[in-house]
Amino acid sequence: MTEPILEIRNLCKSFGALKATDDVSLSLRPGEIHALIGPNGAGKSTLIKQIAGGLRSNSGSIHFAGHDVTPLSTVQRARAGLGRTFQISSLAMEYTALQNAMLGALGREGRVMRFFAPVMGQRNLCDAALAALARVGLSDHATIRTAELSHGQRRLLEVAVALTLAPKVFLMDEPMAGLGAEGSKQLTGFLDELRHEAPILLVEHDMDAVFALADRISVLVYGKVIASGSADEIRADPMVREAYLGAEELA
Ligand SMILES: Nc1ncnc2c1ncn2[C@@H]1O[C@H](COP(=O)(O)OP(=O)(O)OP(=O)(O)O)[C@@H](O)[C@H]1O
Repeated sequence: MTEPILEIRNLCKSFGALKATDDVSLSLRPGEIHALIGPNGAGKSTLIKQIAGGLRSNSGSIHFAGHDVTPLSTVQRARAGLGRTFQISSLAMEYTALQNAMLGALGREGRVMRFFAPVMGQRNLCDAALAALARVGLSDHATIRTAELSHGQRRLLEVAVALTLAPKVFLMDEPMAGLGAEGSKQLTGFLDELRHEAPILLVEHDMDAVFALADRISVLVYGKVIASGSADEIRADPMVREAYLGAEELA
C-alpha cells in the first residue's frame, strides 16, 4: 500500500473543558479523497484548522511529506504544500475574480503585494490565475468584482485561489456549501479529477458528494473518530448509523 503523504497522530484540542478534538489519528494517501464527516460541532473544522496551522494543538503531531510539520506556522505549512481552501471571508470583495486568483499565484511565489498595477502586468501570474479560473469554470467571470459573484461562484473562486498555490495536498472545509444541486455536481466532478493531482482531505455535509467521491470516510463524533473505512463499511457500521447518519441517509 502507498505511504501516506499526510499523517495525523493523536491530535487533541480543548477549548476550556470542551474536548473539540480528542486523540484523532488519520492519514491521507496519494490519489485519494478521505472524507471527514460528523454532526455539527463534532470538531471537523477544528481539526482542519489544526492541520493547516491556524490553531495550535494541545498534543499530537502532524507529519507531511516525510517531515514533522507540527512546529511550523500556517505560512510555512502552506509553502511546504499543505493547501487549505481559502474561506470566502479571505477573498477581497472589491477585487475582481482574476485579481483574487492572482493574489493566490503571488503567494505561491512568496512575494509581498505592494502595488497591484505592476503585478497585474506580469504575464506568468496572470496566466496561472486565468488557468485556475478556467479549471473551475469561472473564465467568463474573470473581470467581475467578487462582491458581484453569487455565493456559489465565490466558493468556486476559493478553490481557484487554492489551485494557484499548486499544493501537494488539499484541505477542504465544506466546499459544496451553498452551491445548489447543479453546482455540487459540477464541483464533485472536478474534485474527482483533482485527487490525481493532489489528494484531498474533505470535510463535507453533502452526503451524495461524500459517498460519490470518498475512497475512505472517517466519522467524527464529539471530537473522536468512531469509525473509518470505505463508503460501504461506513454505510454498514451500526455505530455510525446510530450516532450520526440515520437509516434514511444511508439507504
Ligand atoms: N474558538 C473556539 N472557542 C471555543 N469553542 C470552540 C471554538 N471553536 C470551536 N469551538 C467548539 O468546538 C466544538 C467543535 O466545533 P467545530 O466547529 O470544529 O465543529 P464542526 O464539526 O466543524 O461543526 P459544523 O459541522 O457545524 O461546522 C464545538 O462545540 C464548538 O462550539
